[in-house]
Amino acid sequence: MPSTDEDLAIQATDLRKTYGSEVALDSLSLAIQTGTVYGFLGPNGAGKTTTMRLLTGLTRPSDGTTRVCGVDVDDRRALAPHVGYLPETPPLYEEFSAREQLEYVADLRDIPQAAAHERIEEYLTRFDLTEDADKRIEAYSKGMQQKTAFIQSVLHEPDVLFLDEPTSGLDPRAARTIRESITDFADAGTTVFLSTHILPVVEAVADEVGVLFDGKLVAEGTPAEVQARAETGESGSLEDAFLAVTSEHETAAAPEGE
Ligand SMILES: Nc1ncnc2c1ncn2[C@@H]1O[C@H](COP(=O)(O)OP(=O)(O)OP(=O)(O)O)[C@@H](O)[C@H]1O
Repeated sequence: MPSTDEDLAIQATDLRKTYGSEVALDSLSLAIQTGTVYGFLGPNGAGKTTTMRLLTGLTRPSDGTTRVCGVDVDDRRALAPHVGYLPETPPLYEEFSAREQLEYVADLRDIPQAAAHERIEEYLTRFDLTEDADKRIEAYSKGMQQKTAFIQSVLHEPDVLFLDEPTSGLDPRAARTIRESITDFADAGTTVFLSTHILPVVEAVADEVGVLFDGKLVAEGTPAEVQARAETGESGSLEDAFLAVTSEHETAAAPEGE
């Protein structure tokens, strides 16, 4: 059956964001089906965080529109229950323990107490945090903070989950738990928009990939399609494709004589 707009979890049309004369994002359009894990790749400064902030309504675009689960992202109140966001620098109260932080967020999200308690304990166990759950977050390692932040972004069971470098600072075991969680969420119908530099993470979990370069989407498709598009002529990993696609554009963007 052909897909319709109603099947789209994320629909962005001609998004543009400028900061003064700097164009951070130019004519970005996305149509991401419900249940997709979308890997969003791009070198430093390409505009990935800007895109995530636009798609979650945290930053207003200079131009263009975004709907998430059919809701205009300008309507923050209507959007909130649908969306979970793990930003690059997650908001945590350092004087709280992980358990207090998660109870606080559950309360803000109006999750009934019994359900919140059950989910919090389940996630603390899954992420190996139970033993440290009553210590203050300021005493946590970066990885422990990242795990706490990940849990707080999914506690209300969002329909669409935005993850900015979710495995950054994590040891291999914790990174694997995050990867497995992403796959579990997608299997349950959650749409995951995953921005990362770590290509093996994308290769492991993404159904679709978008490559952003200098504020523009320069390649999009399944990981295999993006690899083929790069025409590296090698058996090519996604990393080869990423490097080929972005360097193609780097060459095109460079002034003559360089
Ligand atoms: N608040 C801001 N004010 C001015 N310029 C900004 C602002 N936020 C982002 N930019 C600029 O927009 C461009 C895109 O930045 P963005 O943080 O979205 O990139 P990114 O792909 O997330 O990078 P990284 O992988 O390094 O985190 C950069 O040139 C950046 O300097």
